[in-house]
Amino acid sequence: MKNLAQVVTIAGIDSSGGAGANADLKTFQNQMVYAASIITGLTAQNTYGVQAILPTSAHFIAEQFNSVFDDLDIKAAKTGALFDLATAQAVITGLEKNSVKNLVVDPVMVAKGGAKLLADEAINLIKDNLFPLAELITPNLTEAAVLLGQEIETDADMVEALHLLQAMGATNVLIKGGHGKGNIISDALLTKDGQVIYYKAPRIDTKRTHGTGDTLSAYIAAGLAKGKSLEVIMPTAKEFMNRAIGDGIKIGHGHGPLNHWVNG
Ligand SMILES: Nc1ncnc2c1ncn2[C@@H]1O[C@H](COP(=O)(O)OP(=O)(O)OP(=O)(O)O)[C@@H](O)[C@H]1O
Ligand SMILES: Cc1ncc(CO)c(N)n1
Repeated sequence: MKNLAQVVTIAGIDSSGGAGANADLKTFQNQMVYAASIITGLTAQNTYGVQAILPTSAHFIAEQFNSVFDDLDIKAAKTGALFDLATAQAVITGLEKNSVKNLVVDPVMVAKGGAKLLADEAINLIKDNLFPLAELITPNLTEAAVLLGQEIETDADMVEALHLLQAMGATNVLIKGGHGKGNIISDALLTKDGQVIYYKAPRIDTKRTHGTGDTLSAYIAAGLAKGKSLEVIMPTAKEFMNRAIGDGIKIGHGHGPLNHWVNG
């Protein structure tokens, strides 16, 4: 019998299939890990933006945690959109109760079209109580700036931001550079031993970037579930992202989704 690493995404559903838990599940499948899902909310969404949001109740989040962790042998997890204070608190409680290891926290705040996927009042909660549970947090440049209350423009700003975010309690920090300017995108990782590693790649000229952040953090969670280190996972994660963004599929009329069929 095949023994697959088991992973859970704790994220919202995107009705058009490109982002959130949908992107995570496709990435997990690509990476040959078994995928469970704890759904934090539903979105009526397409490649133009988010039209409506229905967060999951705190009670139903707890039920999903019990169902998954009473049975499965979860080796890694990732969190995506947490929507409101009650949902975020219920997720934190579930993670603590089950001592979830290898947790990747993607502090999703705003969707590409501008819709809010995290209430302002939940930001302090995730900083104080979710980040300390994380093996890795993966804010994009905009999210890092909001979390810190300061702009990130220069390389020095980036390094300072990495250290300030790590001081909030996450073991490792990755700031994603997709929202930056210029033809080269630079992601920066601060490891637990204080090393800063840059991952630079040419910006692919496309508007089909719906679900890039979700896909990257799911790929990393899959690698952690297989027992790999971040230093080993990251270069292959970036190659996967380049293929999944570069080898486009024609879906929708706005910011289209990635190609999760490319080689892992
Ligand atoms: N046009 C692009 N070309 C190449 N790589 C890209 C492009 N856009 C994003 N990436 C890469 O995709 C990953 C996700 O980065 P990004 O900054 O877009 O995250 P995000 O804003 O969280 O995504 P999302 O929009 O899904 O929330 C990073 O590794 C980034 O470098
Ligand atoms: C449900 C959901 N989660 C995350 C994102 C960010 O990509 C999104 N657009 N929708």
